[in-house]
Amino acid sequence: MSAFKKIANIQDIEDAALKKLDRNVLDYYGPGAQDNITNKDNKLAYDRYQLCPRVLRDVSNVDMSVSIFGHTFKTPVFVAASAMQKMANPIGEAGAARSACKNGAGYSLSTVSTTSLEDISKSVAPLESQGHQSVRWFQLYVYKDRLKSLDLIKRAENAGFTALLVTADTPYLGRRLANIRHGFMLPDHLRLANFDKGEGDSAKKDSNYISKYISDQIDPSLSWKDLKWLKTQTKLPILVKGVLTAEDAKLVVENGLDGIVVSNHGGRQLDGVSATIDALDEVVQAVDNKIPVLIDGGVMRGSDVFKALALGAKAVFVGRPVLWSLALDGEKGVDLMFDILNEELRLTMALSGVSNVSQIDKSYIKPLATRSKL
Ligand SMILES: Cc1cc2nc3c(=O)[nH]c(=O)nc-3n(C[C@H](O)[C@H](O)[C@H](O)COP(=O)(O)O)c2cc1C
Ligand SMILES: CC(C)CC(=O)C(=O)O
Repeated sequence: MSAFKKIANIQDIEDAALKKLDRNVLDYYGPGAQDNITNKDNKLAYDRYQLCPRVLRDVSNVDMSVSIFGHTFKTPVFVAASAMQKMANPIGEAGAARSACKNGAGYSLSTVSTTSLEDISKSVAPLESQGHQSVRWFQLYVYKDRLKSLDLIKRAENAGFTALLVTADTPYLGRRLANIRHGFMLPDHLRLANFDKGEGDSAKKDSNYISKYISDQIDPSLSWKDLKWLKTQTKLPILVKGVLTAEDAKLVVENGLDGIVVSNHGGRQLDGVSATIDALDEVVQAVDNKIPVLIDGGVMRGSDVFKALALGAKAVFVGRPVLWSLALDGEKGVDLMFDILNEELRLTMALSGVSNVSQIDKSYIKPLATRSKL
């Protein structure tokens, strides 16, 4: 038997990446907070929904495109904002941004990226001049020093970013045990590229660099009034990232904000909260189509994307799969990730009897049936 193994799914990409990355990076990228319960459940929860396909419908053409804020994307699979991607591969965030652009997918960049937001725009410019469209959103951490956040917003606007994702679930960093046990350091040759040299240097003296950085810099007093104020400071739509309940979903709408990402931060913040797919329905019901609801957490397969769309998400972000893909093969690795997820979604749609995303609704899924007794 041949030992040759072709990468066939996102789990294969993850397995390959885990063999390549060192412990400092794996400890940071991989686990959730505390006992990793929510991070694991984000994935497992998708298996608690079954598909309910319809047959004998014309599925000779399947259109996966979705529209959000007036942009049409070719796929509902988007790149999540995750920090410090040059630890996965020297191309870092630019590899994922370029791949998203080629695939007509949404892209989001973290505040704490290792590539500056201006360099991200430069990296996709050659693709844009070939006719590809890049839709870039900026994930904003709100700093105690508000001028620092306002400066980031202005720069994001100038660099062609078209929405802000304000992360609401990180007033403090979750307890990430592997990083506490072994310490974590941003390697010396890398830096937080959206800031002047030296950003985070004082935190670097602490063995738990990120936790110290967040407690030094990020404002734990952030509340709805600050988001209302932020809304007056920019023309860009603001999505609130990290909503898990109907109550907060309603507050997003009442405070005039523009969208929601149902997220538990990949299980990295409060361990023990529900899987995001289990929180999606109540959030979608609460906003009653007034603003778009997106989701992230645990998406590994095209069928997971399909289930999220069936429960009302407009699009789905993938976080760790992008990091593993970058580690595997840089930009080409992320291309492979998109090929796999898009093909799996296309096939799930076709085999479920739907030919475009607007047809996907709750009738195509049901909670896992309990096995009937024989
Ligand atoms: C290594 C890593 C770094 C992250 N950094 C950020 C960040 O800077 N800002 C943010 O809002 N979310 C961040 N996230 C959370 C992601 O945006 C996203 O919510 C999460 O990864 C989705 O779960 P998944 O990894 O299971 O797809 C990070 C996630 C990971 C894994
Ligand atoms: C710098 C960190 C707060 C980035 C982040 O959001 C994370 O590690 O989950």
